[in-house]
Amino acid sequence: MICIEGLVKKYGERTAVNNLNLTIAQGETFGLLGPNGAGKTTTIRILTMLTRATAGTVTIHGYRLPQEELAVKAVIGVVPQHFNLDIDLTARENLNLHGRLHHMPRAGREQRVEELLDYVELKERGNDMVNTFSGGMKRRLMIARALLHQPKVLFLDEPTVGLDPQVRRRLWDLIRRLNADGLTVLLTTHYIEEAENLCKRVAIMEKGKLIALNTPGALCERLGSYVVEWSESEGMQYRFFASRAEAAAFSGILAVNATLRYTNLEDVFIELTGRRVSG
Ligand SMILES: Nc1ncnc2c1ncn2[C@@H]1O[C@H](COP(=O)(O)OP(=O)(O)OP(=O)(O)O)[C@@H](O)[C@H]1O
Repeated sequence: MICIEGLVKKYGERTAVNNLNLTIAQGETFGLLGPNGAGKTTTIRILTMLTRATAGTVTIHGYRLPQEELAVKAVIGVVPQHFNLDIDLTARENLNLHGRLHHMPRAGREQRVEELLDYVELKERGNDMVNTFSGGMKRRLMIARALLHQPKVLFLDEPTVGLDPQVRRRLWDLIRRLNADGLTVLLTTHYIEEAENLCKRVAIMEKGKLIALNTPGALCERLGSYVVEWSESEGMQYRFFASRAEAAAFSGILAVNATLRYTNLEDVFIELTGRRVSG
């Protein structure tokens, strides 16, 4: 469980995180969304102790940070946004090196490395250099590396950025499997579809503040479960309705061709932030 209370992070005059309050339950897959500069990465950096908060309290699995740094480090795994594997080593060597750096005893370490290569479906490529790997394979290896010490909470910062849709879906399966195996997963993403598919609840941040927090379904329902969209000279227009009948009635009186569909999380995001997220 992650408890965030009154979290503030200032960089000089700029407030990157502005009084964030959030509780993430054990075993939950939780998504942090927001436009560029909303404060998502800063929040993750605080939770993973890469930077210190200006104010507020955070506990992870009952351990307070930064005071109980070592205990927190033992229960969290971090998969950063940018690839930071050693590309001149094999997959197996990358994992072993990481284990050695974290003082894992050899016997347990080697067994765990094999288990994880298997888990992320890289067993046959274990002896290949990472510089021969595709983006999806590198990301899976980074996830394996973050799992070496058997953390309880996994932080994934933009886990599928730059990957093609098929590879992205394969990673989604892996993230679902992690969650089914009991891990709490906190991810940031620009892909609204990703949050909708993977996350039990999502938080939308803007300018450092939380502007929405709920299940994707409840956020859509609040806006209206049905949307009518049509094109006008100034751009696409949207109207939201609680029922299909109301949406159909409205669509019927429009003088132009319109589409009636279910509201999705991207609609919620645009209504709240006024921005379309680029893929
Ligand atoms: N090291 C830093 N020094 C100064 N300002 C920073 C620093 N890191 C982030 N910021 C500022 O804090 C705000 C939040 O940035 P952050 O990177 O957390 O946003 P984000 O939601 O992760 O954005 P993105 O989607 O672009 O990654 C931005 O205004 C950013 O310019």
